[in-house]
Amino acid sequence: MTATDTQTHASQCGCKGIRSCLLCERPKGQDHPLNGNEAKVKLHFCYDPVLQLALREDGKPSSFPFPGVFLWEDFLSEEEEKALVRQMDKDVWILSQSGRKKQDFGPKVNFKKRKVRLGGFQGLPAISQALVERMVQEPLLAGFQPVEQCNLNYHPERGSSIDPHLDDSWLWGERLVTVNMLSDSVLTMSLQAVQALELRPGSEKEEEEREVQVAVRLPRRSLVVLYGEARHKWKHAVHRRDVAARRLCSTYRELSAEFLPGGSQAEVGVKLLDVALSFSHTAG
Ligand SMILES: O=C(O)CCC(=O)C(=O)O
Ligand SMILES: [Fe+2]
Repeated sequence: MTATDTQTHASQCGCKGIRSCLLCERPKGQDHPLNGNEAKVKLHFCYDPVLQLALREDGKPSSFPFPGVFLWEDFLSEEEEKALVRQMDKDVWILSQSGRKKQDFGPKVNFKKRKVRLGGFQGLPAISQALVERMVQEPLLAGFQPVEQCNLNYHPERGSSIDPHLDDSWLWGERLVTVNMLSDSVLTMSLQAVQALELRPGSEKEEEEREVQVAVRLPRRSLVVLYGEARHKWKHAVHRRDVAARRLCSTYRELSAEFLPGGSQAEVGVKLLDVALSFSHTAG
């Protein structure tokens, strides 16, 4: 591979620092079907949305309650999915970290300095209005007022993924709502075993040092909500191995209490919601 090839590949990705994707790993001969952090020793569980339990995957009889995940299968019809994807692809996809591309409809935020401003934000996409009206019919989402919609575009050719993380909770509120499109995937929740399984310290050293992973199945056209412990205590990730075909998702975020009536930044919150809920963005 020539230097020019290397530059061409590198310029197609948006990775910085420790993040990487297949496009920037390949010229260095470091491309791998798994992400780096998938090598750690794990205890694998699978989330059962009906029982709301995490069930151990290796057949050993073990499970624990897993609150904070709500799954709405077939939230979108096939026609709606087609229309949404068509609209999204009319807008520009911006290169992002770990082989993702994104489109962000929301205020400009500096999380480190805790500053938020409208910037050029003109409102959530018009096509999302009917979806928001539908989601708030679910009692768990009563009163949900999104102030941001972030669309992500994952592709196996780029080795797209998102590393384990917690979403901000200074600006963003309790419920994170994601609509999944184009392919099935898995949201992997992770936490140190000592916390997840409430092991007695010093009881089983090896088990304590392991990480518990709970696989939440995300069917195509479903909606998933993270709240409570699954929002604030467990990290979430989408691993490279779970992106088998192009996947698009839209994450909707509401404001935290600080930006709602009674909060110290309530006035800012009113302005942000006013713009967001005008649903005035039209693609193209
Ligand atoms: O792709 C997903 O479903 C998760 C996205 C996510 O966690 C995020 O944007 O913060
Ligand atoms: Fe997230």
